Amino acid sequence: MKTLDPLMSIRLRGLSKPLGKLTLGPLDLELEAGYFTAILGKNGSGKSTLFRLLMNMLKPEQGEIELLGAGYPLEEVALKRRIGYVPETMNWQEIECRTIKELTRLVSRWYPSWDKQRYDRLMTEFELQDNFKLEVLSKGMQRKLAFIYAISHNPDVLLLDEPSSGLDPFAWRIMMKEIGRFMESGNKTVLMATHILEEIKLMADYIVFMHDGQLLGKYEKDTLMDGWKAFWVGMSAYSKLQLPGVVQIEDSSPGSPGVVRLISDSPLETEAALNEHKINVISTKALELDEILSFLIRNGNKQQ
Ligand SMILES: Nc1ncnc2c1ncn2[C@@H]1O[C@H](COP(=O)(O)OP(=O)(O)OP(=O)(O)O)[C@@H](O)[C@H]1O
Repeated sequence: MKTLDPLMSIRLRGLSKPLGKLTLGPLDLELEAGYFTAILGKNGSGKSTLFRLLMNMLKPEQGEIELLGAGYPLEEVALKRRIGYVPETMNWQEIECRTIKELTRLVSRWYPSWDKQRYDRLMTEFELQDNFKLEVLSKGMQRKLAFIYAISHNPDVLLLDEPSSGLDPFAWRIMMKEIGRFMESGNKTVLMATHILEEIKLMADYIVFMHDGQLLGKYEKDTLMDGWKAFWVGMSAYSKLQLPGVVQIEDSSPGSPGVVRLISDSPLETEAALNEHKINVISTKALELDEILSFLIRNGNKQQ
């Protein structure tokens, strides 16, 4: 059981940034300490840009970012020491260190809270060695190392931009387990962008949807997953009715003529109405997160 903590880890107010054709924001978002929030959005929707703004690598045109009750630029060094960040890409060639060992020496000195035991354990679990040359690390090894650096100083906020992209399934499992362990250790906050629905289902307390630079809302995961359902019913039975909650009616597969799929965003109401009209429900299924995102995009749904 999680204890409720009123501390707000991340607070965005009216944050905006023009990006060529796209304008990110204005974004308003509040994330409480102690929770894992996943950001889901199509390519180019603005997720990485949001992370860069949160890390003060990009300056917003308007609006405010508050992290752990502090802000940029005044408290930048103190803040960065409490944040772990895995960027979507890193230019390892630009780093003036030859080996992991040399880079780790630099990174560990910068963080007063560096946890050498955790670093050593993760290096072993991820099968990395200090003498590996940075310039020849594979993509997966680079992700592992970026993750190890982000978490080994025991930050309060972990910002993860597609951290598992390129990882093999073994390394993926280790990373998810480590994030889980990190969350258990107190009032930690994780914000993670990912395209991997399995990760979201496994890890997230909340889901934030992004589309074209806008937030389509922050949702409690289980409530969201329970809030959308597909019902397969006979076409003739359905045809004359307007059922509550139904947002879309689709022809079912060619192999099931006369069967339609009803998409509902209020499954309990839809189910009650189907029962009331004595319509036989052939089967039901919860919607996948990407399907829910498509419907939210279509409806332009905005909710915090
Ligand atoms: N500094 C910049 N100047 C101009 N445009 C930018 C800049 N940074 C990002 N963009 C554009 O903003 C949009 C959002 O990019 P961003 O990388 O934030 O998307 P994303 O949601 O992380 O995408 P993906 O899922 O592919 O990683 C893209 O169209 C990108 O080309």
